[in-house]
Amino acid sequence: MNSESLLTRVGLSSAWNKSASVLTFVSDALLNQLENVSSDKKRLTLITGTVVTTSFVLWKMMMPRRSKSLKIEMVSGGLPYFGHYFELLRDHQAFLKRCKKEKGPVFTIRINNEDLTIVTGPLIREMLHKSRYFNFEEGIQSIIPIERALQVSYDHKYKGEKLSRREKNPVSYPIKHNFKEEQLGVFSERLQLAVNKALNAKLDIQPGEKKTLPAWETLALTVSQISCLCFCGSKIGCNQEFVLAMANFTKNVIRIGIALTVLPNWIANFVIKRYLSVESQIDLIMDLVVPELEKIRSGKISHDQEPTYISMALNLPKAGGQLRTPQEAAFAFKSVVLASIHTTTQTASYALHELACRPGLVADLRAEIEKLDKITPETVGEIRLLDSLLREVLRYDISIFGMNHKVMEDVVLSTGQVIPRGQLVHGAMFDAHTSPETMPETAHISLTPLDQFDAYRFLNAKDNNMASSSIDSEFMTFGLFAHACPGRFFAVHEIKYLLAILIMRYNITTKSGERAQDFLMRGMTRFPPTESLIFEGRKQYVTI
Ligand code: HEM
Repeated sequence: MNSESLLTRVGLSSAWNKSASVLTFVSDALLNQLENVSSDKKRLTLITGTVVTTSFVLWKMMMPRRSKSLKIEMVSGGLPYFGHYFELLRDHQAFLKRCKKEKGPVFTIRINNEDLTIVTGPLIREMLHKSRYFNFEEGIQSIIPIERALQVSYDHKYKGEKLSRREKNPVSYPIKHNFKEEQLGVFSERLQLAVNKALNAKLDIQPGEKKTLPAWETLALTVSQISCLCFCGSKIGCNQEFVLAMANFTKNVIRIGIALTVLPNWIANFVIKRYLSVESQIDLIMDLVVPELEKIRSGKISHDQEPTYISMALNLPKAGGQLRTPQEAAFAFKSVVLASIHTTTQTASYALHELACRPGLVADLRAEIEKLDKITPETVGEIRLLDSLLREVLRYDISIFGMNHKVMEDVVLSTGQVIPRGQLVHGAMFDAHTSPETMPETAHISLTPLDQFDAYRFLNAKDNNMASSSIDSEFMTFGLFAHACPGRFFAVHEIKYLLAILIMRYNITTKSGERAQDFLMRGMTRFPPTESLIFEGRKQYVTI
């Protein structure tokens, strides 16, 4: 056997087969040589040499991943305990540039005594692609234990269903299959009703009258109103106690999660049960949603009359073909609340803060909106400048590190480096979305550098491949591949309509006229500014 055929065999077989191939090859060669060797001394030298060579080759083959050079290395510098925190805080772009120059596209940094593995550029895409190895939900859970927060609040009353691996997920499946762009028409009227209803309740001001409000609260309530009407239907969606409870649900769950991470268990359990529990909010979901679903199940109400997420979850059969109970479907709704209301509110808040310091952009958008015969989610959805603004907000207003995924099995990256099982990996999201090397197409369509905000940037995109809901490796805020956000079409649809109405109803400014400062947690996670915005009534808007 020649060495080429040996290599072919080695490449195709498992480690054991590789070893067997090497041994076969070596023993064949040894037997051939031994026949031609005369003295005992020569025989001994040949046998010893062969054994040493074979052992070395086998060791190389069996242990390639343990090689020292394949380790992910810690970036130099840093202070005791704080590690690289202050350098990251001072100038995250310069810090990441240094890290990449020193250690390549993947490295470890230390922030407040915690070691974080950071992947950059194309490796983020690679991480999102390998969903078997990198798990988003587990990543979130290891930062804020949301699942445990819900268990502590509600396990004593109801535990929900255990999902098997074969199961169609009752949270994501109905959204993936019923919330595509072309299916959103069924929500149009409820979306319009929700926006006008929430703004009339919270921001009913006369032309010229001013009101100063934190953007987040106003938007969270409006987004919650939209979600409750569209996901649960008109009857439940008009219950204001429910709308308010869902607006604050994620924030409250996060508070519990934080208590669980920072306090010893027995104190956390006491504090949660006494002060923080979301039991009453989940009670409200069960009390309102279960009777509605029972009516659907018994045929008293038709799902076709008004499609809702809850009825879609109810009608999704389980893996074994059984029907889901109204309790099980109602319980799944809380996960949709967690996935949708906070994320949408966050993006809408950023967009409003970008608009509040750009009167020229607002004037351009108003001119586009005024051209429409009627302001509906569908007509507004066609305004390219609004879509460009939204994509830019989603591209630019993101965390320094995000897309935290937990490694489920030891994984070898294309760089040859190994990330061990259990490790939490962060994507350098802002860096990936602002580096010309990782954003070649986006970098070419505007003269504005990628590390500056430009609401007009995507107006020059040739076709629809740069729409705010179309994901690609230059736009990863909604995730990529198998687990990309299934609610992104709905999110974009509702945010654009909401912004259009806000633009038409109010003049919105910050106190200083400048973009208010974002809130940065641990130097890496960004949140929209907490500074209030000034809303001035512009003209009456006819509600439907
Ligand atoms: C601007 C708003 C939103 C952003 C930025 C966003 C972003 C994301 C991201 C990054 C993921 C995780 C992808 C992964 O697993 O790697 C995700 C998952 C998900 N999102 Fe969204 N989302 C938004 C709005 C919504 C809305 C409005 C809905 C519901 C209509 C929704 C429903 C979901 C669901 C059900 C999942 C889980 C998908 C799965 O595990 O397969 N999201 N979203």
